[in-house]
Amino acid sequence: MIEIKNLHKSFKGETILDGIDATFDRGKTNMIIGASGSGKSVFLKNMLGLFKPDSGEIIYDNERLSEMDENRQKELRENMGMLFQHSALFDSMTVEENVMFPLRMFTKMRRKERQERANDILQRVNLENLNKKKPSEISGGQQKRVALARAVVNKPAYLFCDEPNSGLDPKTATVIDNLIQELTHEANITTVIISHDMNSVLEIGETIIFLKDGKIAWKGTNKEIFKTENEAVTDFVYSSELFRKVRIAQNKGL
Ligand SMILES: Nc1ncnc2c1ncn2[C@@H]1O[C@H](COP(=O)(O)OP(=O)(O)OP(=O)(O)O)[C@@H](O)[C@H]1O
Repeated sequence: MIEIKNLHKSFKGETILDGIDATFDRGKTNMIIGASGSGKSVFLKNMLGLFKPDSGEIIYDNERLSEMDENRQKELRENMGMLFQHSALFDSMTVEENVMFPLRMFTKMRRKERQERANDILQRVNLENLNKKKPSEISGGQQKRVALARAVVNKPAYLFCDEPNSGLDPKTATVIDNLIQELTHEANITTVIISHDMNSVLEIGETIIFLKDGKIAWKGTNKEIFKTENEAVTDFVYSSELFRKVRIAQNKGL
């Protein structure tokens, strides 16, 4: 579990995060949504320790980030998996070597053991036949699955995903979403996902926080988001043509 208490962050007098309180649950896909520029990435960077908050606390399973010494922060980072917008795979390495990389960096596992673990997780994301390919030889959706395999190969307690679906077609995006959710449940990971994608929010938004003007304007679940009358949320949700049609149909009782 990750708890955020009264988090503030400004840049040159411009307030970006203005007293954020949130809890990201273990074993759940927790989503942060909000318009472009609402501070989602700044929030994530504070959680990752890349930005120092002006005030407030970030608490990883009862341990305050601000009180961790350098060694402890390093241990924490080794316990984090990350999946970013661009898969950021190493082009010169095979799929298998990419997935083995965190094990080489952070564990004392022998090569054979690393290879077995990498192939187990590649099988889990249905890519076992591509282990000897280079990233340039596989599709964008497959690259994303490799990046996800690499993010969880080390069995992290925390998984951070920043726009994991960007650039993917809706069907492939759903495959990635479902895999993130399944792995989160199976390994009881505290997963935090930044997303713009309403399909993802609907699919895997087990908890959702909506950021606006530096504050949390709404909190809830994917079951609740369509029922809220909160105008900021409905503006955001129904900015998509498809979801606007859903709302019109709902209002007509169809
Ligand atoms: N290092 C920085 N220095 C100064 N201002 C910053 C810095 N990083 C972000 N900001 C500002 O913080 C605000 C929020 O940016 P942020 O990237 O968190 O938005 P976002 O919600 O992630 O947007 P998007 O969905 O477009 O990625 C923006 O106004 C941005 O200019």
